[in-house]
Amino acid sequence: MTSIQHSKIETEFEIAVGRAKDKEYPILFSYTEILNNMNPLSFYSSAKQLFQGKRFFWKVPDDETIIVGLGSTYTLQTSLGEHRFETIQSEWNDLIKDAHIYNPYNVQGTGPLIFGGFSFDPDSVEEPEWSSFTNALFHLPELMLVIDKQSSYLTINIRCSSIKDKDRLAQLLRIKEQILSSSASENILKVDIHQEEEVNPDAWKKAVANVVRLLNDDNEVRKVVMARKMNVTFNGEISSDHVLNHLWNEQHESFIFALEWLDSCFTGASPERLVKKIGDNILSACIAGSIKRDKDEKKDVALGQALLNDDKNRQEHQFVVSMIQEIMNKYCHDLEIAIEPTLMKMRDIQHLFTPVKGTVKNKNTSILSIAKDLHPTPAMGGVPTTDAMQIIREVENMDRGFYAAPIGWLDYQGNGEFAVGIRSSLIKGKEAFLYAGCGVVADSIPEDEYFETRIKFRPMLRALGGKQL
Ligand SMILES: C=C(O[C@H]1C=CC=C(C(=O)O)[C@@H]1O)C(=O)O
Ligand SMILES: [Mg+2]
Repeated sequence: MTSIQHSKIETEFEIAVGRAKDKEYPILFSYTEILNNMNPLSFYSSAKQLFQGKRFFWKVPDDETIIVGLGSTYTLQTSLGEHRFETIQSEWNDLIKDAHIYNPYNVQGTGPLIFGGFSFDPDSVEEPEWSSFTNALFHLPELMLVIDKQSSYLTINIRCSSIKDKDRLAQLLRIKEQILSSSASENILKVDIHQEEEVNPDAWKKAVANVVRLLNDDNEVRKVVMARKMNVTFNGEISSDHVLNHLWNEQHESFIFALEWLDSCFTGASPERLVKKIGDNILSACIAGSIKRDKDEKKDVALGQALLNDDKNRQEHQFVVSMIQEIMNKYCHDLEIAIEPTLMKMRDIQHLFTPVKGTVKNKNTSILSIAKDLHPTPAMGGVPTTDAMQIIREVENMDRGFYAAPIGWLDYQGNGEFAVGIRSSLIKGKEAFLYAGCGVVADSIPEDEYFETRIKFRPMLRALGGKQL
């Protein structure tokens, strides 16, 4: 069954209008139906002219959940720094409180859901490329596709205050029919790279050397994650559709995300889950400590073993485990954390990986509270967090924007998942800004850290058609 029974949706819509009239303010109407198979990339691209600037894409490593949103019925955002997580949560609660939701499927992600992210550090310098992004930005899409374990669902969200809003409903239903019947994604113009530039690599290495000295002199600060940037320019406008197609084909083991906002799109392929909450179950992951890969299997295994036995990388990793364990113990009982890390092998890099699992003590715990407390983990910030953040502000002298911060979704039933926005870039017009960072500890060697960040640029560079570093 691929089409909504219009009479059913109209009946439900009229109930919503009635509620809005009673309340004397607009409310959210949300309607979910099951679909036949739909290609998520086609869904993202098929109504590009109508929705460009307000789209999102999300895919988890095992393909179990794919979520694609078009348009923004409500855009939740805040320029507040400190209370951005709470602000988004309370705006979301307000929207859901009065909503009329028709969703007969008990499937995570279906029904009303917001997708978006947060800035890494509200107190950092501001650079022009991030000027349109605030400190938190979430879309409640007008049309949303959710693919969960092979089944597909379509949700329509409309703000409704009177029967006049039926026009928008009719319009969205027409657009939906067009999207579902157009199998081919529209022609995506291929653009070529004009120039790619690592921003001040020598200055960055010197900054790493300074931080290493500081870590050796100061017995308070133990770890600082330092990031750097690449600027890539193209001979035409680069589209997120094109980049997502590449990431889809090239980064199967990653969380693939795209968050479009006006003329920009923050996109990437991150290996790292921050937190997932489905019902009472919580998952998190400690991922820190890295080594390159090798095409030769034996050499690759040897590299992995070397990483597992390397004191510097184990230390980098352990800081993350200790912090995540402390936070998760606050929220969960039955916490399970592996005693020893294993290897997580991505296409370009291998990491030390310790999975974390638990059950929430309090059913009403919001995933955003957990994300707030976890951010930034010592895989993105450092130890102790406050000192590390101050050092990052001083030595990086760069606006990370949404890089290295939580990006993901939460639904109206409290389910959700956030990854950290690494292996990522901001694309804007004819430009892309790529970000990569590394955990600097007392034993770090600046040249090695530089090399590690070069590897971490590769997933995005490849997706953009760049020369591999
Ligand atoms: C900050 C990044 O990576 C983090 C995640 C995994 C391993 C890391 C490392 O070994 O340094 C970093 O902490 C990045 O990719 O930009
Ligand atoms: Mg590292």
